[in-house]
Amino acid sequence: MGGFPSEEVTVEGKVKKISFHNEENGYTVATLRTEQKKGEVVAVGTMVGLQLNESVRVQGRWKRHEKFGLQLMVDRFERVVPVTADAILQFLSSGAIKGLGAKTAEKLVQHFGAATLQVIESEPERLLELEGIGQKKAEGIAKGVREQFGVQSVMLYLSSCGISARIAAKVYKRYGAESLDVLRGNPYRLVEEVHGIGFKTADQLAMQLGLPAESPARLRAALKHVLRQAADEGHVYLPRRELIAHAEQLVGSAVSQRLPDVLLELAKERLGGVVVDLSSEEPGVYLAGFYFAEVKSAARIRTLLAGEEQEAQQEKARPLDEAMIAEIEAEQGMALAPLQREAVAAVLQKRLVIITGGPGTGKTTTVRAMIAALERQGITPILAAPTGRAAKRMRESTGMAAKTLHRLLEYALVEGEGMRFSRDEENPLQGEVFIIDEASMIDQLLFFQFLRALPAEARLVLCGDIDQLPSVGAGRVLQDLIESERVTVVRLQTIFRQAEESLIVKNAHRINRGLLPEVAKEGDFFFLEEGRPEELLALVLDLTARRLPPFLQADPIEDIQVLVPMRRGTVGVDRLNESLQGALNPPSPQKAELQQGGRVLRVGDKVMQTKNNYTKEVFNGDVGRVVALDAEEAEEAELTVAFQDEQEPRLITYQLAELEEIALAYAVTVHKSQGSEYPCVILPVVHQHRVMLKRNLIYTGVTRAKRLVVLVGTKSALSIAVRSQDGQRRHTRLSARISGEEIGE
Ligand SMILES: Nc1ncnc2c1ncn2[C@@H]1O[C@H](COP(=O)(O)OP(=O)(O)OP(=O)(O)O)[C@@H](O)[C@H]1O
Repeated sequence: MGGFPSEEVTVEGKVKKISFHNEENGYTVATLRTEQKKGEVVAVGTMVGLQLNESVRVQGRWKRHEKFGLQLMVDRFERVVPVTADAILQFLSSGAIKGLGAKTAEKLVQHFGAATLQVIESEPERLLELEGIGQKKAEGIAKGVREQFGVQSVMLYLSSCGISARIAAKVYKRYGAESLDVLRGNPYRLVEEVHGIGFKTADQLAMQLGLPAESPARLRAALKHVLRQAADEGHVYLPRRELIAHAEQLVGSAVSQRLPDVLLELAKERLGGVVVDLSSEEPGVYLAGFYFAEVKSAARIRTLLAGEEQEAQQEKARPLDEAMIAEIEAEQGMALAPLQREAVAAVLQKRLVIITGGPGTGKTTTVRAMIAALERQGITPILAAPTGRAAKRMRESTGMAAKTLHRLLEYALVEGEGMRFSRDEENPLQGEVFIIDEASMIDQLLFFQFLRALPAEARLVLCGDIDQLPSVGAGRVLQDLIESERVTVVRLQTIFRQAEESLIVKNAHRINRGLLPEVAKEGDFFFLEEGRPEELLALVLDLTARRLPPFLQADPIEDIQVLVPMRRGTVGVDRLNESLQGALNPPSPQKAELQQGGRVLRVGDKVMQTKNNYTKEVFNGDVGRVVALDAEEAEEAELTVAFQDEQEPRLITYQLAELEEIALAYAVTVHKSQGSEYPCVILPVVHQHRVMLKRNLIYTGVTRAKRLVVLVGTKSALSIAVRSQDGQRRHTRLSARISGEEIGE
């Protein structure tokens, strides 16, 4: 190749041949038949979604290639809107529009002729004039056509910056026709506004656009990115020094000396979204939402505690009535242990009570006794839990209504505002006493939402097990409340005899003390040694599909849950699911199936919802079975899952695009299993899981099982796990704010 780059030229033509196309980056070599020169042009460059036979306009510069001769190096390409009926037909039937096949295309063009595209774009309701096209289909076609023409310039631009088509599509979805303006203005906006775009991607875009490395927009974005990442790891704030150090790694040391100033500016701005808390020696930097949630939660807790003190002084608190306790004990058929009595007394005397304890220490029994005591005073407590599964278990163990916290707080779509909690200080909850189970799963933001909606005079009981994995969201609310030393805490520690007969319970407590579990030849807790990944995989399959079901008289899909420390690897969730699906629900002509993104979903599969969907009312962690799949037209596939609610299964239908919300659930991560219980748990623990091998992870996994635990793996991996405490302490200041060391606003 040689010579100076020539001037930019524009060539219009029809794609005759695509000699090379890289799916990843859109790099394409294509031959165009041109009108202008009545000849052929070889165009080379990024042309995402180029289709054979379509008409395109390309802009670029000529370059002579030593071997291939003269080529047009493409800077820009766009689709030429087809104008003749023939061209339109060709375009529509090319497969470029999702859900539109050749037959329908023909029908459309026959009816609307050269105006077809115009009609589709601006008067899609007219498509209903044609037989066989319903409302849904008409909308789908219109959407597809609009997308083809609008999205292409954004796609082109982003792909030339090395951004994947999937992310480009998200950008387009968010900003539509303004996408390019947004990108050129401040690409860092995408980090906050488009899910899936992180600082690195936006930074890459910004560098391509020639934004300077020291631009304040860049440094701000880096700081906020670090804070958001920290929140994903559970921290409510970061010490300033730590924040600056992490941000420096992102922006490079050449410009990092400006970070402290930029942080200061950010904190000064009303809408900067960052708060620097100076109440402690090392300043703590918060994303504003977390700061207010923490400070206001602490204030609310202090008010509760002040109320408690006042009541105590006025001797308003109701004393424990011995006769009533005797009645309750008779009803439950057991004498309450001293700590359990203490808990029952506390709920009558205090405004805030925490009950913690491991499995079998009598938490549920205590809650039941509390409810009985309250009911005798004419109070019906409100019950709730952070997950659907936990709420369901609460209903089962108390025989009373229990909702998820989100449900209780009426989290829903509010016109023009998006998803929000309808219950707050202006529209508080109704009730005198609130009892929340699985409180270790409540994160700081949710806790605040709950506290702000809690009526001023209410009493609150939080029940949970602080040794389990901490909340998925940022914070360590339950521990912080306990550590503040201001709140009444009843620590249940004795394992009741009935529970102690179970090795599951006994071993859970051993693991929690850093000891290896005891195993016996019979009982409800087994350990099978196997350290080789492939063999281990085979062993898990054999246990699930063949050995355990007759032993347990259980259904392999419904009653056995494989829990895994991590997603990836031979003994990771993904691989296990694929194998378990093959063994437990193999392909069959009777069962419809669907291929999607490297996985298969089949009628009969056990699946899990992986995020909260408030419109469908299915929540992260809900598990169900695929009961129907209509996949005749791949693009319009619909899949129905039956979620077992109470007695009745609830049927939820997913469109193709929504399927990313569900995952196979023969195996799930221990993290996802929090708040759930299963008859039988199989838990692989091997060195490959090393990064995840922590005591609280094994403890949480084991305590999910009601009837049987089978650990499979190596003793040495297990012993690493039980000996490693989760060393990283989450950064929060809730406890200090409650105890009054730091007050804040
Ligand atoms: N005061 C008591 N006297 C005798 N047995 C008791 C007492 N309290 C609880 N138990 C028994 O101990 C076992 C465990 O109690 P419970 O289910 O209340 O514990 P838990 O902490 O809720 O356990 P898990 O977290 O495993 O559900 C049950 O069989 C229960 O009947």
